[in-house]
Amino acid sequence: MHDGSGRVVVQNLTKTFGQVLAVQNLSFTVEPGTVTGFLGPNGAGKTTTLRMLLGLVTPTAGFSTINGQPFHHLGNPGRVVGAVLEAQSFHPGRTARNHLRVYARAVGVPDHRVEEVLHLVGLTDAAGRGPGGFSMGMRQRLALATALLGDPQVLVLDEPANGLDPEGIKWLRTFLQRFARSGRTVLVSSHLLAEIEQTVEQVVIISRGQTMYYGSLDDLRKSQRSRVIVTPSDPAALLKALQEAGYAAIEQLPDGVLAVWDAEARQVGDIALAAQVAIYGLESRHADLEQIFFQLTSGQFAGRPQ
Ligand SMILES: Nc1ncnc2c1ncn2[C@@H]1O[C@H](COP(=O)(O)OP(=O)(O)OP(=O)(O)O)[C@@H](O)[C@H]1O
Repeated sequence: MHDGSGRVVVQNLTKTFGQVLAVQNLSFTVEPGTVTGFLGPNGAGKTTTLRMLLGLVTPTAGFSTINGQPFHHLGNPGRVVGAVLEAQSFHPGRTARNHLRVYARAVGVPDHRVEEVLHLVGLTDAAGRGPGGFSMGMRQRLALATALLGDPQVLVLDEPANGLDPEGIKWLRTFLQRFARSGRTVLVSSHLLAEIEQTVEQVVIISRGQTMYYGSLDDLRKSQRSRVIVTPSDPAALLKALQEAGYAAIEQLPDGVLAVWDAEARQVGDIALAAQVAIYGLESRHADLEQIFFQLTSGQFAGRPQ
């Protein structure tokens, strides 16, 4: 029996391929009702982790469960978890509809489910054609339709935004958010935070097979300190006024510029006005998420993500 929760648990998962330590003691939980991003640069170990979760690769150590059970104990896994991994291939001689019918039989769902999933992914009009002539986005939709056949509680997608145009990404975002809002679990991997930033609420960030951050995207944003860069007419006077107002972390930069940590531009402007110091420049700086992602994974990167 599985617990039906839709929860995905990864516990101390480790995988080595010969000398390569692909995944190292990775632990995280994916809760139902949210879209969770699984982020890391190329080669960080995302695909290996997902393949272990789906029973396609045997872990060297640790374990993972879906609905409280290892994948191989799920009975009819297609009814519990739908997955779209990279490089999907389709039989060249089959139409999209026939491809889905073959898989529907394997999962044990009736043919009318094929029409439902075609409708869900917006492929009804193209269902009589072979996927050979499909665009990348249409192939992604067909792969997603295949994963949805068993009406699974958990959806696992490896780099689903690859090859999608902006409209396709927007469609996928809405689809995944709606799917999660119905109480299901969505785990979606990407090597680009910007690509899934607007889709996910929770993130697991890995680098070199290890967890670097695991929690909500909002908390990650809030964990970053903000600062105000100000160019005053009289740096010494403004520095004194800011210190008297309780701002302790102030850096004196070249050319009389001050960097005031943990402050808002408006507060600094008001203090300058009260101290009768003119302001020639005032700018708030928050670390953007892409920078945070880069810092967390910079041990692995040779350069910035594109
Ligand atoms: N079958 C394999 N044999 C040997 N090494 C492997 C194998 N599969 C993965 N690796 C290695 O394990 C590491 C992690 O690879 P993995 O594909 O899991 O990373 P990833 O985060 O999914 O990367 P990408 O974003 O490029 O898909 C890499 O160093 C990779 O070369």
